[in-house]
Formats: sequence, C-alpha cells, structure tokens
Amino acid sequence: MTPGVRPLVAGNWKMNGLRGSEREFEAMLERARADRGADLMICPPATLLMRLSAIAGNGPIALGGQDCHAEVSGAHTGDLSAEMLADAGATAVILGHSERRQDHGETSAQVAAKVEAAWRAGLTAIVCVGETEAERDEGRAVEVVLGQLQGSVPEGATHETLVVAYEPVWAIGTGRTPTAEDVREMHSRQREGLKARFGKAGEAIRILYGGSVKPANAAELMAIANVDGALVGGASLKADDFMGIAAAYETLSG
Ligand SMILES: O=C(CO)COP(=O)(O)O
Repeated sequence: MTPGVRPLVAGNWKMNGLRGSEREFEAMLERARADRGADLMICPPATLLMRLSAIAGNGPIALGGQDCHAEVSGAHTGDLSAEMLADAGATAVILGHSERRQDHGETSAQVAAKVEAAWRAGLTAIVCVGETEAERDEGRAVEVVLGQLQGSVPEGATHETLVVAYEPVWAIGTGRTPTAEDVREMHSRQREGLKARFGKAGEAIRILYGGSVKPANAAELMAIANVDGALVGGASLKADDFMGIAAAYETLSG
C-alpha cells in the first residue's frame, strides 16, 4: 500500500455474466454496506452495465467499462464510446488490458487515444500494463512495462483520472503469481516512472496488482509497498471471493 492512498479493489468480469449475475452483484452490495476502507468497483460486460447501474444506485460499488473507442460517436460497428459508458452509469473504464492488446492488436498509442477519450467523457482510465512470460525470461519485464506505461498514458494524468494496473500476462487466469519481491520491484519502478512524469500527482496515482488475486493471497499482495489495490478477474465473479479480497484491506487498515 501507499501511505495516504485509498485502495481500490476492482473486478473485471471480462466476457462473463448474464442477467442472473445481478444476484451476485446484489450479494456484493449487501456486504459492501459497511465502509471497508477501500473503493470497490465492478466492470461488467457492457450488456449488464445499465442493469447493474440501476441496482447500484449511489451505493458503495462503482461501475466501469472494459474498453472504449477513441471517438465520441460515428460509423464504428460494434464499438462503444466513453460517453456511452458514462451514460450507462460507468465512472471508469479499463483500457489496454493484455487480452485486448493480444486479441485485438491494440498498441500503446491506441490505448493512449482511448485514455484521452475516457477523460473527455469524465471517466477514470484504468490502464493495464504487463510483460509476457517470454519477456520476463529475457530479463525485459521492467523495460516492457515502463515502455507500455509511457506510451499508454498521455500527459496530464492525476490520481483522480488515472489508475494503473500491473498485470503480468503469465499470471492472468493461471493461478501463478510473481514473488512478493518481483511485485515490489515492478510497482516501485512504475511509481518512479509516474513521479518522474507527473511529479507530486504521480505519488498518489493508484497502482493495482492483477493476476490470480484470490482471498488467500490478497493480504500478502496488498502489504507490498506501492500496491494500492487489485484488479481481479475470475475471483470477482463470486460475491464471496470478491468480498473476501476486499476484506483483506480491512485486516490491513484495522
Ligand atoms: O486479467 C485480470 C483482471 O483484469 C486478472 O484475471 P484473473 O484474476 O482471473 O487472473
């Protein structure tokens, strides 16, 4: 954690969730009534955004999108603009997730354009970075991640408009996590990069860890310096698991 920085536990539902998932979200809301000392967010598929937004109201769980187009509107079949996400109840959007970089060939320059779009619509951009296993084996993890961070984040970021999520690609959905020392090093290098670019604002920009976060490893990960929360995939689909991860903050702050 970073002293004075309020952690964020965000769930990325990816391409999971039908209308029945509302019940899981309701169960999360029930348990989130008491302030746990962390911000909570769920990023459902776009088809569920308006429904979950109606349920969430002004409650303790914010909503986010998983991607957006850089334009406001126009002839872009299948795409959604940041304005549409905001209109549907999102306050944030995940951008540059490794699954989008891999499946859709998104470059850091394209991600940066989407971040500008998110800011234009008043959304917080949750920018994902992370090395592949091959890049780590070649000793290039720091270089790759700092390069993605530099290329994907435009000038002018603040702790209110930007969240960074470090997600080593090889840890996503695999049950494997980096050692605490590796996480400490990667987050501290990103913190240095953010401070070098954004000065004082860079000190308070949250850097989340993502990749096989579960209730069982959440407290250990969050105790590491400059780990300001988690971006959770699989374990965010079930209220028990997601709230179990959120509870790790209670333990730390209590
Ligand atoms: O990609 C992730 C969140 O964006 C992490 O996914 P898992 O938590 O399923 O490993």
